[in-house]
Amino acid sequence: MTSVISTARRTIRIGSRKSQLALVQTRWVQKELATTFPEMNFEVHTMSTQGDKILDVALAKIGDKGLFTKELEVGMLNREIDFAVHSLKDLPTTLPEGLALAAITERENPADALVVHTKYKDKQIDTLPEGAVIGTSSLRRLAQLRHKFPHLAFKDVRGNLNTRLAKLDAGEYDALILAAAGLQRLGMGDRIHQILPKEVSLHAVGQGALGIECRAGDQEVISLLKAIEHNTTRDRCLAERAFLRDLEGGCQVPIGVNSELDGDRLTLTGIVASVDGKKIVKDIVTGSTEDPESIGTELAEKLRQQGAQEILNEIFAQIQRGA
Ligand SMILES: NCc1[nH]cc(CCC(=O)O)c1CC(=O)O
Repeated sequence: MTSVISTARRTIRIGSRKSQLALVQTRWVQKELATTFPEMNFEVHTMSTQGDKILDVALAKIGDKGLFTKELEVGMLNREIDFAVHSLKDLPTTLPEGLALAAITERENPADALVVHTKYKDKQIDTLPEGAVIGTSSLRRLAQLRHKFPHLAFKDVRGNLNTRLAKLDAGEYDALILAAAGLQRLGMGDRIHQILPKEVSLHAVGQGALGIECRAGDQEVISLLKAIEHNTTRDRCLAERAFLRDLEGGCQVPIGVNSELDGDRLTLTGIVASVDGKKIVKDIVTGSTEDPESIGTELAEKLRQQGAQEILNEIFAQIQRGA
């Protein structure tokens, strides 16, 4: 038997969105893999997604699952790229046939952050004055903040992080609510004025973590990606995603979570809120990390018994009416 020893390094193609945050995240994954597997080549290929093209429409009104992922998924199925790096919270909980969530990497702080205009530098979320204009494009943040602080005013904000911060600094808003993780990854952690406590805002499912998706049968790529997975982040995020999947919510519905690990015990808190912040159901389930998804499913069931489905159905009906 002769064996062929190839000296050519296999090249793995990584797909990424073009946004600054997406590229920072993808380069981080590329570097982790290149360090772990120095004999291999990892190349980044960028693609625009639908979500990158329609920047002027309120995201909540589009409500389309897969807005930031679809083009990358087509690229994987066509073999133009081998895997894609996503902000996990933008990755739908059900993936297309033939694709799999191969790995979840270590999470940044998953919480929401308050960023304020300099004139409110001595204020916190609970001391901002009546009528202060808060910029957010997320129904989840809107619903929870309206519930706690009905005296504040809320206004949609879109565009990339720099655009949003420029609008804040120009006085169009008094404060913004943004993911702490996005600010940190882009080196703008100093703009975080307050990390919102979980009593004020439960974060989005998967917030702060990266999800890496690849072809379901590609064992070689899957084993590379497993090497950079972060197990406790994965356990928490699988519980969170099972909760969201069970309630059939995308990233554009007012569903929030918090997950905490104590040894092999995982505690998941979940909330479903109406957009006006008037109806809220919230509960907690603790279980073993041996089956994190069952914790999410159990929590979804508990919230459904308390009326979560009725709240969500009303929101889906509003979105369909174009409200
Ligand atoms: N949907 C937009 C989006 N997708 C990922 C992040 C930030 C990073 C993260 O949550 O992992 C953001 C911005 C935001 O919510 O402020």
